[in-house]
Amino acid sequence: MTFLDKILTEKAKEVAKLKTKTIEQKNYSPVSTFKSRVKGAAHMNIIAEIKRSSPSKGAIHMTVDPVKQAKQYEQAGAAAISVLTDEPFFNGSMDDLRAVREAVAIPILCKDFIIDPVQIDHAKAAGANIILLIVAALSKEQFTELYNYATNLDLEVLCEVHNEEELKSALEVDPEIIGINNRNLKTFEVDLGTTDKLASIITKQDAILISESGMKTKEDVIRAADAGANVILVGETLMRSDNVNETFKQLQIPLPVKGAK
Ligand SMILES: O=C(O)c1ccccc1NCC(=O)[C@H](O)[C@H](O)COP(=O)(O)O
Repeated sequence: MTFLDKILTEKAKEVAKLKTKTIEQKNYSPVSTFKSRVKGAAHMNIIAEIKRSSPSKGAIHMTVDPVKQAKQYEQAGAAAISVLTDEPFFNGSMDDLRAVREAVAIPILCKDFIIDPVQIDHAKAAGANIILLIVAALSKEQFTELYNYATNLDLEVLCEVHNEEELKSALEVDPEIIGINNRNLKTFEVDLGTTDKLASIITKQDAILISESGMKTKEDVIRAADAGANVILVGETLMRSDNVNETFKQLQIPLPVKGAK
């Protein structure tokens, strides 16, 4: 059984439980959209992640206070905060997302393996502004249904791909936000060349292009920017950083001006 099979089995159980729960929708203050925050920015935009542990690395920062960490990210200039809400594999929770929502005024990405609209309802109720759809985890029909469901709720959608085939499927919904994940879902190996390769295929001029996973150094970010990414999604490097502000300064490289030679 692959990792993806395992996680999808868990998610199916989770969905069944969520369907029995009442959703409490709180009214949160509106925040600016992720799209408006990143478009035209002069420097690399960062989605900063709250990540206690991961299947590939084990424990990263188990004792993190998500609220404190999120406030540091906001203060350092994050474009958005990604909260891993999966419990069995990442030790996250929807309570983390709720707590972060109360603490910051920037968009929040619910980072989970979404397979059913009920998860989107819960993410929205917890205060998420952006949801993740992983093309590899969904059939074409599911992907389109969930994409439409989320956008109809005024949520932004990060469409995540790992290879050319997934990218072609994602492009069928004309997505505004495309995430290229450099981490192979089967082997967990990180190859920054994935962004180089897939970004070169995307011709949509106004797409927000995110390079996800494995961003550690300024050189990694320069490489992603050269490939065409205007956003990076960073977890482990920020979670292990002793000085979040300093790490942001290193990663927020100036972005090339569009159209300039
Ligand atoms: O991080 C993992 O081990 C992982 C394994 C399998 C599926 C997803 C996984 N991570 C989710 C992510 O996409 C990353 O948390 C995110 O891109 C940040 O990555 P990093 O900066 O390398 O922590």
